[in-house]
Amino acid sequence: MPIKAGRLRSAPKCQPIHHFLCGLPLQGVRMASSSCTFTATLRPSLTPPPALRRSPPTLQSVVSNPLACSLRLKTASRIGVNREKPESRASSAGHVITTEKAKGKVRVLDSEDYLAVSLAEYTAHLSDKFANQRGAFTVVLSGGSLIKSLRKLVEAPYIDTVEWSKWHVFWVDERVVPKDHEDSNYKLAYDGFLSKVPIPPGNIYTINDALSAEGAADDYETCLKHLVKTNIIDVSQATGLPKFDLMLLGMGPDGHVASLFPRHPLVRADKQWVAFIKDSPKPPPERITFTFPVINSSANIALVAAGAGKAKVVNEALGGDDLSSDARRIEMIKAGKPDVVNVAPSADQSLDLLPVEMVSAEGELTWFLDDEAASDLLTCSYWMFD
Ligand SMILES: O=C(O)[C@H](O)[C@@H](O)[C@H](O)[C@H](O)COP(=O)(O)O
Repeated sequence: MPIKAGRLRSAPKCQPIHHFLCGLPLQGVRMASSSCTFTATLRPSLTPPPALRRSPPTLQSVVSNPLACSLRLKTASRIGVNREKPESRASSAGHVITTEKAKGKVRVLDSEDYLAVSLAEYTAHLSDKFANQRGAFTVVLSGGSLIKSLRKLVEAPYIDTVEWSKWHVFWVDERVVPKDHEDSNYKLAYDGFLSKVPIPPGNIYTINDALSAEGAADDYETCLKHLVKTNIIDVSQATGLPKFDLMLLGMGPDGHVASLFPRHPLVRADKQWVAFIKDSPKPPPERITFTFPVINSSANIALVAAGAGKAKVVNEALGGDDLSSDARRIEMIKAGKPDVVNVAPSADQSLDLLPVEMVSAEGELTWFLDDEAASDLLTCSYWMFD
């Protein structure tokens, strides 16, 4: 059963704190005990890095009709991939492949550099849309290589044109370590992204690293409930759960997303918004993570995978190798419930599916793959023209 937004036990109170991160003084506000921590980012004088190109590329399909996924007809249709350097041309850097709804749209880019450009363009577009519509843009980050893939957002034109003041930043999962620890997803994001953009410090919602894993998960959930109540975070009409404007998900080579690992019981969690894990197969073992019902209530999800290490799992999730899981998916969609994809799969289903296969946005799911991550997909030719 979908879980509903609960009532806030007590409204969080904010207290100013000062602490140090990476040897740099940070000024921020820490919320009192049962609340999450709002941490300030430093504002180093921002010297916009030189633009990669004068006019950013627009991703375009190189074929007039979109490509459609065929589960049974495996026609050979390797798509020509343009290998020119990103700097030398402005468009046609990849392909848009449209699959059935649960799998979303797939953008295959010619290189990881193009992937970063396309992801920046997509994120900036959504930022404009939600900043205008709602006056806020709620963005959820992962750890891992995703942060590197956000690097074009800190360059022109986006550094100057994005309404950073409207951004509210969350983590889909976080390791339960101090914020200045090498394993901290906050530190990774701060060093690679947040320290370079002028997002208001109070809009960056980190975990309370003074708490246990249980406490930190509970605390983060309380924080989310407060922000839903105050309309910073939108609510899904279908599930009553927080509806983030954009969730940026990385994916492990084993098919995990957030800290939801294959065959781990947490993939079935549907009672809480934020859960804790103490036996993560990927170190460190103690983490907190959004659960699938929350992830799948998002307005937009970008699933980002780059590099040859992701090729096998990408093919497994999108290529149709595992026809049994595709068949289940289609059955779920045919059940005629538009929000069925937001319901946590049954125990049987969730143990068979890879976590990445369980991702499905209430709004739109878009995959961003570089040529290496998509290499098995393209060579295995599961795609055919409409
Ligand atoms: O805390 C974490 O471990 C991350 O949030 C995790 O879910 C990450 O997104 C994937 O492991 C992909 O990481 P890579 O892109 O580095 O493989």
